[in-house]
Amino acid sequence: MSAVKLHRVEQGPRDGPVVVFGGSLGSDLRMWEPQVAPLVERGFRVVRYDTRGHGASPVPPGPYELEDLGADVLALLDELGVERAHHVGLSLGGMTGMWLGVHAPERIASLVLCCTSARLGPPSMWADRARTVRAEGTAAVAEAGVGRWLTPGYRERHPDRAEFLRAMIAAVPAEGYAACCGAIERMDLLDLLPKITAPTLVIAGAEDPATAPAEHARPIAEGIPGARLEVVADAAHLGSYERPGEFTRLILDHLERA
Ligand SMILES: O=C(O)CC1=CCC(=O)O1
Repeated sequence: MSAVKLHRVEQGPRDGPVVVFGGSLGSDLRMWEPQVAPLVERGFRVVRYDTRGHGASPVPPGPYELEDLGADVLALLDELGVERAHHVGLSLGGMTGMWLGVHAPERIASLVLCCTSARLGPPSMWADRARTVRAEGTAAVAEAGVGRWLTPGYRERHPDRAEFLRAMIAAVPAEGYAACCGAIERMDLLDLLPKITAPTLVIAGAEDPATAPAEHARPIAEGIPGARLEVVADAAHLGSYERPGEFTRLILDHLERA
């Protein structure tokens, strides 16, 4: 499949180092709002995009593969005239980042891989979820999604933010969400990780029920030469949103050293 033109929002100085942000299944680029101002203040050109099938990006009919998502980001860089960029991705965005690190190393200055996995099974779970979404819409999986994204304590303290995120998931086009489930179902990057040469920071949420640190973040950090792992306390799957101070500090520190 050919690349699609991703919806994106750019902020920060045109001549700053470019940082591209890719989000989770079920999200749109608003999930990165807490990170924008701190990075722009430090002189970075921040580019947030909606994954194909999500937000305001095109929704081509499935199936999608991870290489389609990676090719979309490369087309975005080409369109912006950007030779090399840092890539910060969470979950599906992190999988796309790993794909880029393996297949387009010359375009990737560094990687930040948040709350993600190099192999996320069981495949039947993704096939079941895609079937549910195609039959009933994304609203049918939105409540459970927020349950994985946020810790129970955060939801109790911030019901308005939990509702904002529930509505974000429910607004994702069903075909886009389901086709991305298929891409995750067939993704297997584990054996390719040693090929990644970009300086890499892996960040996990200690309470993440979807990509638990021991099962998912640790194998990534062990597989990528020189990668560093940080585990953030009191964070579930959407750690960058729930614990923005800690995640942003780690991201900035990595970008400024890379
Ligand atoms: O919704 C989930 O189960 C969590 C998740 C896995 C990949 C992704 O992007 O989100």
